[in-house]
Formats: sequence, C-alpha cells, structure tokens
Amino acid sequence: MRRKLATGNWKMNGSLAGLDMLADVATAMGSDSAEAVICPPSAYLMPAVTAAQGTSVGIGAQDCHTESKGAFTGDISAPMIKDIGATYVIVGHSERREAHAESDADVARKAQAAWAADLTAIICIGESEADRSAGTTLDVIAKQLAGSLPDGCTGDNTVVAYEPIWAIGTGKIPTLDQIIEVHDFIRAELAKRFGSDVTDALRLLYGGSVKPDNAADIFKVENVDGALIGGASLKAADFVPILKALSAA
Ligand SMILES: O=C(CO)COP(=O)(O)O
Repeated sequence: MRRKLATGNWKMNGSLAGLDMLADVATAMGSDSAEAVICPPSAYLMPAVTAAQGTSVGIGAQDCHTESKGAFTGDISAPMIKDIGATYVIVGHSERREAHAESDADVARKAQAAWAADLTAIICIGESEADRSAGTTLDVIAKQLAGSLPDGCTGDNTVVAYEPIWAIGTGKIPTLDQIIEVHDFIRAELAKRFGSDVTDALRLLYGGSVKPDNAADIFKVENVDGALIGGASLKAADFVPILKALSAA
C-alpha cells in the first residue's frame, strides 16, 4: 500500500516567519494518514528542520549537487541535506532543467547522490505546452523517465512527480483524463523497467496549480498518490485543505 504524500515546494518564496505554518500543518494533520513534506529554500532548511522536530511533518530540499563536496560555490550537497536532518530532495524540477540547463543525465546523477546520502529523491518530469500541442507528451515522458531515473529505483528511495510545465503557476490544470493517461503510462513504463514489486510501491505525484478547490478531484485518480504543490504550500490555510483532501481520498 502506497502512503499518500503531499509535498510543498516553496521555490524561492517564504520567510523565516513563514515557517510558522509547519506547526499549523502538524496540528491540523492529527492522525491523518497522508504524509506531509515541506521543501523550503536552502536558507531555511535548518530552521525548518528545527521547527518540524517532534512533529510528523517532513522537510526536504529543492535541489542538490551531483557531488558530495567540493569547489561548487552556491551549491549544497545531498550529505549536507541529510546532515541537518532533512529526508527528501526534489531533483529535476522543470524550473531547474530550464534555468540551469539540467539534462536528464544530470537529474539521474542528482538522484544517485540523494540515494547515496540516504535521502528520498523526488524526481520531476513533465512536458511543455509545445510537446502537448504536438501530441508528443508520452514520448517526452518516456524519454525523461528513461534518462532521469537511475537503475535501482525503489519505493523508498524515489518518488516520481509529473508536472506538466504549462500547468505550473498558471492556474491551468490538465483534464482528469489527461492526468489519468499520463499517470497510467508512467506506472506502466516503470513496471516494464523495474518490475511490478518496485512499481507498486513507488509513489506518483501530480504537480501544477493544485489548489484546495481542485485537489479532491485530482486525488480521485487511481495512479495519483499525492501532489507536489507550489504556491498553495506557502500557507497552512491552503496546504492543510489539500492534505485533508488527500487523506480522505
Ligand atoms: O512547480 C510546482 C511544484 O513543484 C507547482 O507549482 P504551482 O502549484 O504553484 O503551480
């Protein structure tokens, strides 16, 4: 049985004071079944871990370097993320693929770095609007899966997040049929490569304009095991209803 997962990606947003939402999320969660993870900017990782201590809210980073240490000004490594007590790291977000020219191979190396540090990698994939219009969505997804997921994926070390680029921060979300098609396809591709035991344990998140008012419908989709949430993860007032919808799904 896959445990549902709501992950908040703050991107380059939030503040030290904004970490107060962690306590609100923890309180609201109660004994809810879904897991909650917040990924703040690296400047707030350590205070986030401290704020979440003793609660069931997990903390993750938004990126890591492929190397564990060295002369890489401005970067942070997977062992550092582990060292401060975070447990997840997002790799291959489309904003990093685009703004930092990260290739599938780079993303795979980051996932391996995460695993080596005993972190769970949330590996992001997703098509552009041009891909969708050209009818090549599934080809793009297949290529990203093949290139960005290293051999050795398990349900413990990896979460796959499908984020159509055109749905990120736009308020546009795919139809449920489109989400079903891509998530079913991802599950089938994973099964071909990793076998059904691994695939049955691997969580697939949907990301892109998930909000309190559309979350319940998205979470009804069988192969959606949770969400990667941007804007609506900054405040407990938005994040908690999404988490509740997930627990109820
Ligand atoms: O990119 C996202 C999460 O990683 C989605 O962002 P939004 O929820 O703001 O659309």
